[in-house]
Amino acid sequence: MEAVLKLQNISKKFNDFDTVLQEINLSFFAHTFNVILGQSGCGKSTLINIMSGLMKPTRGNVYYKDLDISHAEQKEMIQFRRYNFSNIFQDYLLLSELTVRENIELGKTGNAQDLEFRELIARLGIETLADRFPNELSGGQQQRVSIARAMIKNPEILFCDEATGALDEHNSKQVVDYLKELNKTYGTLIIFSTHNLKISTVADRIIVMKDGLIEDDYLNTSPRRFYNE
Ligand SMILES: Nc1ncnc2c1ncn2[C@@H]1O[C@H](COP(=O)(O)OP(=O)(O)OP(=O)(O)O)[C@@H](O)[C@H]1O
Repeated sequence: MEAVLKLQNISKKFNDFDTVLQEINLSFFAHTFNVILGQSGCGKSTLINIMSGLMKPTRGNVYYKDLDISHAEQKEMIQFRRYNFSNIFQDYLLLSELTVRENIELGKTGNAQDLEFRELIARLGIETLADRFPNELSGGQQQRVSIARAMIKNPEILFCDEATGALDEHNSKQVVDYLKELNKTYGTLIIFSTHNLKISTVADRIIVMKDGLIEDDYLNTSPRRFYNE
C-alpha cells in the first residue's frame, strides 16, 4: 500500500539547544484513524504542525504522495492546504458573530468535492443547531461545529491536535466517536494527537511519543466505540 503522507528524518529545534523532534520517520495510509499519544510537552503539536504544513522542519522532508510539502513556498502551501488538509485544535476558533451554518460554510471550497451541509451536520448530531450562535452551544457542540467546518471541504487528511483537550470525559468520547464515524463514511485519513490513553483506543493505529521520539507504533486490532455501537 502506498503512503498518503510520509515523514522522512524529521527534526525540529526551536533554538540551538532544544531538540524537540529527533529523526522522525512515519508513513500514514489512506482511510486510517491514527492516534499520536504522549504526555504534554513531548512534541505532538510540533509534529502535527510540521506534517500538516503549518511549520517547517529544521531537517527532513514531508511528502504528500510525491510532493515535498516541507519545502513549498507559503503561497503554494496555502493553496494546497485549502483543498487537501484540514486542522482542528483544542480551541474551537468559531467566529462568535456568525451562526453555526455560517461558520461551517466558511470551510467550503466551492468545488464539487464539498460535502452536502445537511448530511454532514446530521452525521455530527448538530442538525438542530444550524441557526444558533457559538455562545449558545456547549463545548462539545462547539467542537463538533469546528469539525464540520474542517470536514465540509472533504479533505483527504484531517489533523486533530488535542481536539478533546478542553472537553470532559463524556464529551471527549462522543467527539472521537463522531470522528470515527466520519473516518468510516468519507474515508478521511485522521491523525489525532492526545495525552489520553482511553481516547486512543478508538484508533486503528497508536503511535506513542516520548521526548521528541517515537517510542512505540502499533496497530490496534479491535478499535472501540464508546457510545454509538
Ligand atoms: N515556538 C516555540 N518556541 C520554542 N519552543 C517551543 C515552541 N513550540 C513548542 N516549543 C517547545 O517544544 C516542546 C514540545 O512542545 P509541543 O507543543 O510540540 O508538545 P505537545 O506534546 O504538543 O504538548 P501539549 O500536549 O502540552 O500541547 C516543548 O518543550 C515546548 O516548550
